Amino acid sequence: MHYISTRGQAPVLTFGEAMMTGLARDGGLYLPETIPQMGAAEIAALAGQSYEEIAFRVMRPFMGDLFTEDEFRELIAKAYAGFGHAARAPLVQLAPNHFLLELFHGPTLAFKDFAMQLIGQMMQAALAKTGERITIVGATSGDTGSAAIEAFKGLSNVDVFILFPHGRVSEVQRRQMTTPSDSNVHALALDGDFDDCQARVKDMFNDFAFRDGVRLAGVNSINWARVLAQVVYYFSSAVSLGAPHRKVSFTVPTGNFGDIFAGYIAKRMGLPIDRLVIATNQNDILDRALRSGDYATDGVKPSISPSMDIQVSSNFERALFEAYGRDGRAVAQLMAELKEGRFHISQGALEVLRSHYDSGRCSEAETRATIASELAASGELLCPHGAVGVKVAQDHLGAMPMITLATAHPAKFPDAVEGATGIRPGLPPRMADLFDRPERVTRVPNDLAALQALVRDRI
Ligand SMILES: Cc1ncc(COP(=O)(O)O)c(C=O)c1O
Ligand SMILES: N[C@@H](CCOP(=O)(O)O)C(=O)O
Repeated sequence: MHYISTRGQAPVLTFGEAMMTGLARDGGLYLPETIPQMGAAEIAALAGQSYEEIAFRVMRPFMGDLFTEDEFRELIAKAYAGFGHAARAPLVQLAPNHFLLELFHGPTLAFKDFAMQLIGQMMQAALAKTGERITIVGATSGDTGSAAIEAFKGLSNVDVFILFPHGRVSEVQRRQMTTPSDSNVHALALDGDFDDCQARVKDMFNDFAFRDGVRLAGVNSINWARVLAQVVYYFSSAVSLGAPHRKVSFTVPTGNFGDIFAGYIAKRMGLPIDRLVIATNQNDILDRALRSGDYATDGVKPSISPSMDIQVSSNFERALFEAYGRDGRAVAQLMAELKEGRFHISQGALEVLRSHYDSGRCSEAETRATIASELAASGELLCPHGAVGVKVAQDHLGAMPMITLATAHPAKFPDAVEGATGIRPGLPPRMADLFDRPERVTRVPNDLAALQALVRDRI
């Protein structure tokens, strides 16, 4: 299995190399050269299997010979052992044709744990084979950072630096990143928004002297392994509703486009998915782009679903690569135009995108109203991101079962949930002292040279 860059100019890599490389050296994102297929019989055989077994069968064909089958099974088992629900990703019914996929039972209470716990295991195993030491630098709007810190804290051969936008994550998210006492964890509050954080991380990757000097690695969804691990729960949930004999649709609260792109990969592998619905908050650039063909940034607006406060949606590049017939030169041109704030999607590419994806937007008022109405209707207490998904899904319900992804636990956003319902969701007992633990954080400017100096100094 070979991996190629969306911009067509970077070395072709193996799975293991792509996982440890992060951003491609031409600035693009890695994707498998061909997408492995699962036939109807193989998909049907997933029914009744454990989440871990489904993960093994879905991911294995992408991985080449990085691990033996036994090694990979063991890594999967370790990755999901700490989840607080036996099903790992349970499905609950909201309405006759509407289901919620709860992805918040992992250690940091967000869907990021599904991929981060596993790549934490895989990267450690790969490093143990080579004896290397790496520096992870990640950008977060709140959830990737805490999941990465949880997965890599305390390791002697990894430093983990997380850039988050100062004042723009929830207090629970911030404390999850700033309270671990391990010396290899570095929480950095950047003066800027998430797009600035992500841009500085990509700048570090594009500075080869820095990148090679610190042995930079990425755990954002830049990293293909992150996306791959998220493909699994599309299979587990669809199969539990009757796939491959019954088609399903998914609605995905979307920001950086990694999660919904994992759904696209599941579909390309053969899972019978009808529609993939992009749900955005008031940062609705993806909804506008799909409707008009113009991808035009207009500044990040802080919202009550802060993890989706994103304008430069990293994995949309992977979707464009697919929509442009895997033409790396065309994608590189669009990404060059994006540096000026906008690009136009060709009619042909737009039609390909629309053949897979629908989209919708949820305002702040609608988010609050949905948290309240869903609690009254089904008893489910949604986080604001899940509420964005549920509202947009309700606008797209049809004859086909719809699965909405609940991407975070409501206790990560207690103010927003309490404001909508009067109920303040509590953290699980293992996190009960989160507000008593001392915080450790460095305020940093939105300045590449200063950030690079800090990283060099700390490792
Ligand atoms: C809770 C939550 N919901 C939704 C999203 C959006 O997911 P993606 O960036 O993969 O589109 C994020 C951030 O990634 C998130 O943390
Ligand atoms: N919403 C994310 C933003 C980063 O996304 P990623 O999937 O590329 O890591 C967050 O919570 O940090």
